[in-house]
Amino acid sequence: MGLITTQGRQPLFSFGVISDVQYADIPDGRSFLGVPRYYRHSILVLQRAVQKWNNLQHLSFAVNFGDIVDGFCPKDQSLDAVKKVASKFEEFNSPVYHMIGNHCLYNLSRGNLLPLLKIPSHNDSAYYDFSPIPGYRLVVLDGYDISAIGWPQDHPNSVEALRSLKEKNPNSDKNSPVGLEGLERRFLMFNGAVGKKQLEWLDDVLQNATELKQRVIICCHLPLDPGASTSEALLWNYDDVMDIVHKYKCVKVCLAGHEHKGGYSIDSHGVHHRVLEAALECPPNSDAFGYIDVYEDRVSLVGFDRMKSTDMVFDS
Ligand SMILES: Nc1ccn([C@@H]2O[C@H](COP(=O)(O)O)[C@@H](O)[C@H]2O)c(=O)n1
Ligand SMILES: O=P(O)(O)OC[C@H](O)CO
Repeated sequence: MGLITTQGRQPLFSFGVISDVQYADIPDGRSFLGVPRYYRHSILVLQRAVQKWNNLQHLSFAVNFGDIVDGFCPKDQSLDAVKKVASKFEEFNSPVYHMIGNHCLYNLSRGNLLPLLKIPSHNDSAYYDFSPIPGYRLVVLDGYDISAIGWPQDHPNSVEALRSLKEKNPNSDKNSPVGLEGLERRFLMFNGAVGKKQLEWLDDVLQNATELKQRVIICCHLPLDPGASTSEALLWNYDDVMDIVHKYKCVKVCLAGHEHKGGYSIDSHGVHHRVLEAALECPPNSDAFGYIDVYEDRVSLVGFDRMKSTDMVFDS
């Protein structure tokens, strides 16, 4: 008899999840808003996640939702810190699919980062998809495609991002949302956008998934729904991405990181949005990681400790 889970039946496949490890060999600190951050402990959370995933024995892969090393990591230690976290992930007995976050890009260039994390790439972009079983597809978006961080200053993607920030955020500190109202507060330098070419690629992938009768799970460092996140953490053009998603019925769940306290919503089209709680904000000896059991009619996140469990049942 195969694995029976909390649903009382065998999942089609299962995978591990963790987000925002933001490791650095520096003393504990706080976010801008005063939330404690445990930079040295976070790698122990990852270590316990990998141990748990290996012990479970039924996970086909794991997904890391980005920000593996913190921006406060001393720059002369960035490469070693990224290698240290990457090698912890490699202790997992199955593949790990990574995505990049703003803190990764504060530390290393895309050219260094993407090969280290084995992220499938063309022209230093970091979006890709894969199909763990014929009936499902995972789509990993690059939320820092159009971004003022991570590209050389004269790169067209950086120029476009700086133009948007100048237009949308009048503050001299482009990370400051002061004076911005409601959803406009997402136009911060530590966020970014999905560019035109990536949007076209996403449309093609979703059309193909629809033809193949596949269900799709989208993964992005930046959240895609205001119901699951503060405005300050959203992808700049989350609305463009969701307009494409809503053209089709194949996308069932969008998963993200970045908003460290986590969140959950179901949008107007019945798509589930789950933002994962950060490993970085776990006080010593507490955890935030989990695994996801995927079924035909639902996706069940089994969370440990600070990562809440969420059963996401599809409309159709
Ligand atoms: N409400 C906020 C949040 C952030 N900032 C600026 O962003 C920087 C990074 O923020 P963290 O959450 O990672 O600490 C922070 O240093 C501020 O410059 C802000 O201005 N207002
Ligand atoms: O991961 P950080 O440090 O960029 O923080 C992101 C904030 O939580 C977004 O509101």
